[in-house]
Amino acid sequence: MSRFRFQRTTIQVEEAQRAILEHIRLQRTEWVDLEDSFGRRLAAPVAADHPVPHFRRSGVDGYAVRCADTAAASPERPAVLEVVECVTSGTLPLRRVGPGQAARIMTGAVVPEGADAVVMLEMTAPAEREGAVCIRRRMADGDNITAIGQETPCGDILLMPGRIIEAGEAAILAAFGYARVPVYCKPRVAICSTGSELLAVGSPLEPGKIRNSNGYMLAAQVRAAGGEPVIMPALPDEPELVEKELLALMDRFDCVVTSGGVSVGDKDVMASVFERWEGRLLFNKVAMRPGSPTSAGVWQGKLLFALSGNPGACFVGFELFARPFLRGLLGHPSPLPKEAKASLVADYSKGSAYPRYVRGKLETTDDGKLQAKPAGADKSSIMVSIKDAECLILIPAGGRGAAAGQLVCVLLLQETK
Ligand SMILES: Nc1nc2c(c(=O)[nH]1)N[C@H]1C(S)=C(S)[C@@H](COP(=O)(O)OP(=O)(O)OC[C@H]3O[C@@H](n4cnc5c(N)ncnc54)[C@H](O)[C@@H]3O)O[C@H]1N2
Ligand code: MOO
Ligand SMILES: [Mg+2]
Repeated sequence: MSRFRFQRTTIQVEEAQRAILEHIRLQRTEWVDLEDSFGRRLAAPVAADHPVPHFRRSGVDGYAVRCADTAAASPERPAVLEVVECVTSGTLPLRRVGPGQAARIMTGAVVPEGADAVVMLEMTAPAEREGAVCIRRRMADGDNITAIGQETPCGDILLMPGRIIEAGEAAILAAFGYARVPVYCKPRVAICSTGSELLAVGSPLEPGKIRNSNGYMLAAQVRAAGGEPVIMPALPDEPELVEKELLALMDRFDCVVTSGGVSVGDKDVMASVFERWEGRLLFNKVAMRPGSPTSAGVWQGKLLFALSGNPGACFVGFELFARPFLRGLLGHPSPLPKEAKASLVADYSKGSAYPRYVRGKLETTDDGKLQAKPAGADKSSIMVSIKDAECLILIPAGGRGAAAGQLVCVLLLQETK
């Protein structure tokens, strides 16, 4: 007889992910200093409100010339031009370059009116005549000049909301004068480990007890996904207490992630909470290994992710469900894990009735092919190999596992744009 008021109905991973993504509501936004915005996600589009460059810019140190004056120039018969001024970066030219004239100019400086090319210094030589320069090659219209708006015309949308701010985005924001940047507020995520066997990290080991490693692993995962984790003290396996605590946390936080107690053990406290509470269960069994008892529910619009206690299953459950949700809150344009195809380096002979998400390492061969290989022992209860996971290798359901050389789907674990 099932202990459950509701029979557990197994749903596919994709179906469970859809159920989660339906509850995404964008976070509130805040303005932060540009230098504090790195790693955050933009909350508004950034459009070019001026062209880049906004003046005709010299790409080299040399001489601004009229290319017609260089039409017959060669190393043997250089064109000799009168130098009318020197334009350094940040200053404006005072003179127009007329026929037979040139202006000394530096990289990044404004090309004077009248000039239509810049000759590299190396292609010039001092002239015998004081105040003149020899141009030793023929120039074409526009050589070494970046036209106004050539990099970006005015009005182009350069960054969309949801974009993570990294080096290139920071450069754009700075160039367009964003001393303060609108970003989505970090979702505050309460992390609550359940289990009467759990000791605080600073406690000495005791017989039959273990330290709470999932809480810290999940906190690191929350932070990598752009959230603000708050690690709560672990809760003992007492359903009333856990339910009371969780509802209080759901009131205060944007979402709550628990670990442990989702299976069918006598003390599996989360299963009892889902039987008793007034929230709505989204799922409590997913066709996946590890983490088939992974559960999730909604209470007053807030999500509760109840992940397995087994560290491997806890890690995978977070990556497949909680991380996409957090990314979604932050406006990520495609919150589900990014997929790639890789060839499996060795046989993975363990078959399973459910698709299996195996911790994997990635390598690129000399001829550019992506290869995936399992990152050490992969049992759900094994914690120490999680550190080596760069991806999750998806081994399709079926009795035989997958053979070396087979092309498999891998889910990439690093944060994406
Ligand atoms: N009779 C059955 N037993 C189990 C089944 C099943 O279908 N029938 N499913 C197995 C599977 S699959 C999984 S996954 C686990 C799920 O376990 P729970 O989510 O109920 O987690 P716990 O029972 O609380 O703990 C499991 C394991 O993980 C350790 N743990 C728990 N919390 C932490 C933590 N914060 N840090 C480190 N380690 C933690 C705990 O001590 C246990 O060893 O159930 C199987 N059983
Ligand atoms: O679903 Mo469990 O994580 O396989 O041990
Ligand atoms: Mg259990």
